[in-house]
Amino acid sequence: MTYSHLPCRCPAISLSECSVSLSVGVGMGSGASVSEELRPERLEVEDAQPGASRASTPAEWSQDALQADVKTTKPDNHTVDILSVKSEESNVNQQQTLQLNLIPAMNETVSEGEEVSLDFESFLHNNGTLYSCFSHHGNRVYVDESQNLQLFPKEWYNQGRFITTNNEGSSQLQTLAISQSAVREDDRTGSIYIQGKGTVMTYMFEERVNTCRFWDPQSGVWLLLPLQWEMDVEFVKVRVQRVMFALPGLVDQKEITAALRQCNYDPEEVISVYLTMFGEILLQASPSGDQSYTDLNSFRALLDRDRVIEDMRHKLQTKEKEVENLFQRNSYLTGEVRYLTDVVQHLNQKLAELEADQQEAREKIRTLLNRRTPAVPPDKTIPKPAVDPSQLCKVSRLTRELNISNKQLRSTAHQALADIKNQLGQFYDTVGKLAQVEQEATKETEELRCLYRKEVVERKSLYNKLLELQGNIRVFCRCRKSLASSCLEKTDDQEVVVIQKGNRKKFQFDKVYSPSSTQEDVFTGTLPVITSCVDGYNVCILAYGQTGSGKTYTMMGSKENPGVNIRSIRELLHICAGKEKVSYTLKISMLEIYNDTLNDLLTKSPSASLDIRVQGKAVSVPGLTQVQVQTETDILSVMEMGEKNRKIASTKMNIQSSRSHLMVALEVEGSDEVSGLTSRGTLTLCDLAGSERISKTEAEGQRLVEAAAINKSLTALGQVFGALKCNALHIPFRNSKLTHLLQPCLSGDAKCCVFVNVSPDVKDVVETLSTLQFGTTIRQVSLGKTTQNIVPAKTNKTVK
Ligand SMILES: Nc1ncnc2c1ncn2[C@@H]1O[C@H](COP(=O)(O)OP(=O)(O)OP(=O)(O)O)[C@@H](O)[C@H]1O
Repeated sequence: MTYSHLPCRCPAISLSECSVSLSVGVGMGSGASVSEELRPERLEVEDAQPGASRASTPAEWSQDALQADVKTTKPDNHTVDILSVKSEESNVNQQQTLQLNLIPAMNETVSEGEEVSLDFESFLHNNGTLYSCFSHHGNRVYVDESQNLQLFPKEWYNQGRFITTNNEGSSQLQTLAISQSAVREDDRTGSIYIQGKGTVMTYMFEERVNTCRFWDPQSGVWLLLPLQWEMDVEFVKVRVQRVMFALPGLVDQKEITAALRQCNYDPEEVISVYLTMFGEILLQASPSGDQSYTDLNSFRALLDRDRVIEDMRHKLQTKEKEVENLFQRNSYLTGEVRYLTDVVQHLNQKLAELEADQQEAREKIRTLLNRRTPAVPPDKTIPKPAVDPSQLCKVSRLTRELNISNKQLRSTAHQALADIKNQLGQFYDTVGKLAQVEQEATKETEELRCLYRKEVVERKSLYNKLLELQGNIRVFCRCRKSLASSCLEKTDDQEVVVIQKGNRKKFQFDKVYSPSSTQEDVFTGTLPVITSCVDGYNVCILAYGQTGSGKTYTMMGSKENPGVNIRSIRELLHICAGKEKVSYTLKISMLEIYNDTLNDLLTKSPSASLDIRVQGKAVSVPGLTQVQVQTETDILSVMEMGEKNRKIASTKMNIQSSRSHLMVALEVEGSDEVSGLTSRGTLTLCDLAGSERISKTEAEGQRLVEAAAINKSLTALGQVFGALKCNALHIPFRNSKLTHLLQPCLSGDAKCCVFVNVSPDVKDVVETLSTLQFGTTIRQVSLGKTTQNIVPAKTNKTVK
């Protein structure tokens, strides 16, 4: 016999409503089978049709379930104790400790092949503690802080509440997911023509909605506030602003207020309705038109920025070439000056030699003239000339020639000197100009560099804004491969349909990966988010789903075909290596959360237990081993070591790895040489424990405590997403170690990708529905504005 009910052990679904299913009573001695009347009313939800009388709202269902449980606390003669409770009333032992001897009793009464689920519920005590509980045979028990089972105290019913994460949003979605054919033709049906969609069917759904009323003291009643006034109510105003911010093309506040009324004051729903209805028309609208979208503008601005950056890069290159040419000319002219200085020196030397020659020649002439004999009166005897006249003539001619050549040399030297002086003047002018040009070019280059840096920063911020607009939480659905017949049908890239007993339920995600999608395809989807880790953002990737649905395959993969973990760290290493002006340090840590305790997977000597420390917004685990990685080989060996330690630990403790959460964190710290800023981003990769309900046949001691711990942490995760979805003031991160550690990744300071892994096997359809419902709830969550963790190099203050 298989117990199949829709709302199952998924944090997004009411857990308390599942409580009665544990009370699978098998007659003591009589062998009676499951008492059908104990099945909760909620079974109707599966096939609920609009207009059909539904038993109750989700909140009421949980109440129903609670009452049903309270009723079952009466002794029941037809059921066997799954737990033998030693309570005050038993008179056997005054202790309230529960002995876990489930298996023998169950094995006796459950025939082979039967699969009955053991379901947990979560109780949130007013003191803020979240307890995992379950009940059987009228006894509700809970798992206390030291992992022991205790009888659920009666007074607690007034001191807390059972968590039902199956909130209105998801019930609304369930209603909306009901196929068109399931809607009955009655006076509630109608039709309307919508531009771009044609004539569509309408149906008047009966739902609970919020209404804005004012207290009228005269009439003494709450009256509905007219639309015109309602717009001024702060609660509504904030939501109208939010819609206008997301859809700047919408300017009519009255229209938005009316739409908010229709959507139960949920701005996200208004945005998605407008986008669904008018998306294409708005996308085709002219830029001057009223309707424009921030993301479109962001895209356009991004393209413009790209163009500006390209122009600047081009200008920078031209200027750098000019500077290089000037440097070349400078060195050429310096060579010229050196050469001319040499020529001047040479000429000066020659001039000095010539002057010396001239002086010598003059001396010779003077000597010759002095030697001449004084004039004597004519005598009959002709005196013999003292100097040979021909020689004299020769000397005289030589002197003349020397004089001429001297003059010529002088004028040549003067000319050369004047030329050199002139050239030197020109050269000094040129050098002065060159220095000026160089100064200007350096200044311009620096300005261009500054502009370039600014543009790059702006481009990044625009890119991040774009990612923000697309949502800081992305939910991807991945269907595992299977040879068995499939209950899943991928209708398009963002939609998957679950077929259960002829009913078709649609679920939408940011991307749906079919069984044929490769590891590379899946990684590509997460890439834009992962890369922002390098810019100082906290990024988180989670894999959620039942055991065997492909979480580990998606996150870790195999050696030959690695998953998101290895691929993303490899990509980050690659990006960091490509940045010349920023030096990065990458450190990996790996831990396992088992039974709400943390185990370090990279240490050789495991310490007693690790604790979580909170400092401001930072959450850390003191004593957790961090290993620096520089190459892909480093990553592989660290991962291998972590996996090995996990196996050793699980063998020692006799657990399966799928019963614990695995968390790999990569801290990327970059210090920018140019700006002097330090950025610090963390990539958290989390392979969650299997989300399925524990099978009754496994319900023995350790397995039960394990299942309770997994239930508690996944419920806490569901609660966190639920609170984020409602923009609650308090987000209960501290309800489990898992959510406490994930706080920085889910608290508006981060970007998050969630993989919901599902099995297409028909036998897993209930778990598949639960997982997809969980994913749908997460998809409705939007984190706040992401913030870069950047600090100036010397101080440690975060710049936000
Ligand atoms: N997309 C896929 N393509 C091929 N094989 C897959 C795919 N997804 C999962 N598998 C295979 O299915 C099996 C179960 O997958 P996996 O161990 O990843 O599941 P899991 O959800 O991590 O389970 P657990 O919770 O036990 O860790 C593995 O043998 C894995 O190789």
